[in-house]
Amino acid sequence: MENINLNIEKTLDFISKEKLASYEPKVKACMETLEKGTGLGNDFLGWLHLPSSITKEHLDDLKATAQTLRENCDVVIVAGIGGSYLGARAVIEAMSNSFAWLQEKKAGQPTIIFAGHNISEDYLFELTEFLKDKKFGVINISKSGTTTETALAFRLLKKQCEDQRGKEMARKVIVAVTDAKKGAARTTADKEGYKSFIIPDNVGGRFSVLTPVGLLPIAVAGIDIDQLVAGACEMEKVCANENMYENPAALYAATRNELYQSGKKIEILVNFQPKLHYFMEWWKQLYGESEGKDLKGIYPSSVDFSTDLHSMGQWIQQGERSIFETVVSVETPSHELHFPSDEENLDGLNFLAGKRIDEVNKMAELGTQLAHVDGGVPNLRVSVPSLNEYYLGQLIYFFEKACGISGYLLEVNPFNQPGVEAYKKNMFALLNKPGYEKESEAIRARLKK
Ligand SMILES: O=P(O)(O)OC[C@H]1O[C@](O)(CO)[C@@H](O)[C@@H]1O
Repeated sequence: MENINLNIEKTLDFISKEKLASYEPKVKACMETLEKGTGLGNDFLGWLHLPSSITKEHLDDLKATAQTLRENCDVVIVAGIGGSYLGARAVIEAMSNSFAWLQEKKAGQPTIIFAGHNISEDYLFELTEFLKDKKFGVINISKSGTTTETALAFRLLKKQCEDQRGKEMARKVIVAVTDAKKGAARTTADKEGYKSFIIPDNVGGRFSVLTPVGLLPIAVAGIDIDQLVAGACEMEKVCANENMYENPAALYAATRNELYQSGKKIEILVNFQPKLHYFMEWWKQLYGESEGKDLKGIYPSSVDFSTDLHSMGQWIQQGERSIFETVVSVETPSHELHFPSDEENLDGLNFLAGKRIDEVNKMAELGTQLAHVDGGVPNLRVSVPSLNEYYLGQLIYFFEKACGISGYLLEVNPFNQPGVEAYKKNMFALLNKPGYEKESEAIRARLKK
């Protein structure tokens, strides 16, 4: 079977082949550092050989729990934020019918809704109202078990589930995915007797999609997690190759770092398939939290084309030349739709008659690539044979491995995120959280000035 493929040809007008080649020993060293666990953040390398270490028993346990939720719920709320929701959402949206939410419900196929990723009163009000007559369950996902956004949503949902469905049924349809020992989510799960899954200590949130964090919600959505893991396993092998030019993760890491050194400070991840929107959101957290530190790091951004060609296209074509693009291109769509011929041809579109819609999309893609490269935007292309679980698994592992290598090339710790604590500290101080008395005083004095 074919694999996903990286093409960097359209960056070579911007960076030299020689410069790129000089990365080969560095990339090799970074890969060795990852393998030996001798680099920064080496407590968090559990993702590196995760795909190949997933057992059939573990997958069966996840599938059995998913089945319980599917049988007993019309709606399942996945509560989590950041790495505790983006991976699941990325895969579920990529694999679901775009209009599933408008279609009549099939028994045993619950609607998946995400919560715990914002603090919007309107969002939570509207959600709790919607759930009032629904048989719903909750997957509460938090590695720390204390993240405010998620904990707040979970308290509301737990109470509503118990009130509506009774304590006994709630115990059946609430599942926790959290740390083995620490945190409030673990305490609650143990006390209430919820089925729970463990997030390994050595897997950080943004690298956790192939743990129960992602696999359980994905299985509840009826998506094949065996294939997802199989795809990731295949990439684990491919991305172990020491030859940089035969290892897409190594080549991607080297190319983007050289582009960064040459002044391209922003990477735009591009799709031409709206179903990949949340995949890009997952990628942004992966790279943003991993590399944006020590006053360094490529700023990861994303666009959905051709939609955003009509909004951001102008900036990309002619704005500041500090950007490069990485296009995730799906070669073959899952469905076929031909453009009809029209006798009157009032819209002048008969030149497209008989063509597949995807042919038009592909020409938009090619036309955009040429225009943007002409406009000074280097272009990388990751082609994906088709949008299925297997290739999504490949994409996930490819981007994770490249991120580890890339972070080490940049000489940062790609596995911590100390910066995200700053807003939390202020928020807790402003909300008078016990333990933050000093900070509360200081922040109030600052606001009075
Ligand atoms: O799973 P948790 O501990 O709730 O954390 C959710 C997210 O919050 C962060 O810790 C940032 O605060 C992310 O790194 C993480 O993915």
